[in-house]
Amino acid sequence: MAEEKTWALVSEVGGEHGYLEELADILKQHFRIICYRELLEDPVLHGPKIQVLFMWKYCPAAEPLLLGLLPSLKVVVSGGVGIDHLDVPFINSLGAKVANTPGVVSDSTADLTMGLLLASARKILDGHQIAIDPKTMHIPQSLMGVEVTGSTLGIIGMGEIGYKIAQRSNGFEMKILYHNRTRRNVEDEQAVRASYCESLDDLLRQSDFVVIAVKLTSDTTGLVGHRELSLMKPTATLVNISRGQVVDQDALVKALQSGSIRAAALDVTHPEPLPRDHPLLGLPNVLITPHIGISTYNTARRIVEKMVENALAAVKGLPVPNEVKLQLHNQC
Ligand SMILES: O=C(O)[C@H](O)CO
Repeated sequence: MAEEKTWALVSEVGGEHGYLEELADILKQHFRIICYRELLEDPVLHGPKIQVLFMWKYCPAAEPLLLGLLPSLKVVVSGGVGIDHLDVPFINSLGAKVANTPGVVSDSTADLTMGLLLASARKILDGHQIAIDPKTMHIPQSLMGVEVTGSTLGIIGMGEIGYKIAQRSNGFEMKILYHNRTRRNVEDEQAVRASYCESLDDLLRQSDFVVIAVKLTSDTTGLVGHRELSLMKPTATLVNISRGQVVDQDALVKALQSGSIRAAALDVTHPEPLPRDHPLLGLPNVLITPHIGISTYNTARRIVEKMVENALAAVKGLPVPNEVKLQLHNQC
């Protein structure tokens, strides 16, 4: 008789808000997948069979859910790099490991960062609106943008994603400054022509574009607030691809309204999505995307493959390649 596959609970598979069916098939090759709805049909019978919980960031691993997966739960594997939605010490205290999928998300997130930066600098979305409006006869003054080529880019958080942003910015001949808890080695810096700014304030004062690429931790929550925004040039643009909580949004609204900075391009907000009446949604100098940094087919596939790799290792009692132990680094 064929051995029964390991049971895994998936935060969402398929459906309107779920993961793509073809990716679910990768999981199903290795696991007996059940989703929340099925679990809830008989939590007492199903819960204790589950060894793996596959998560995506929108689905917090609530305490009662996790407790219902005992005693079998071996690992919680989160797709993506951010693990701010997970209580790692609590999960560890249940005897389960936590893993994420860093590395595979960096290219698509860095690509989107450049997209946001360029779209905001060159008012691409405003241009699109005008181009498709039959009443428009000419290019208005309001479509004048700021030059990206040769400008100064300040990257806050020079982890893998920050570094890939720097690589891409070389193509735009940008002067690159970065601020990080630990300085990169000289070879890394030279390879992307990036200069270390020990002082975040100096980076903010000098940059035409400030990109936030830090992880959300207690140290980075509210990292960019009123004081930091007031140090930026009035012609500068803030780009955030990390987490909404890194920026004080009320201070950001004020800075954008008063013109103390030129614009903001945000792939992340707090909360997500913003309430429909949130002032950020009504500002002409804000571009918002709904947290799509990792949303490409290639990246999604690679994430799921990494999730499987981590889960199989945990189930077999082998070292888990991307086990999250403690958040030692801030950058993403
Ligand atoms: O953390 C990540 O990888 C992305 O932001 C998706 O959550």
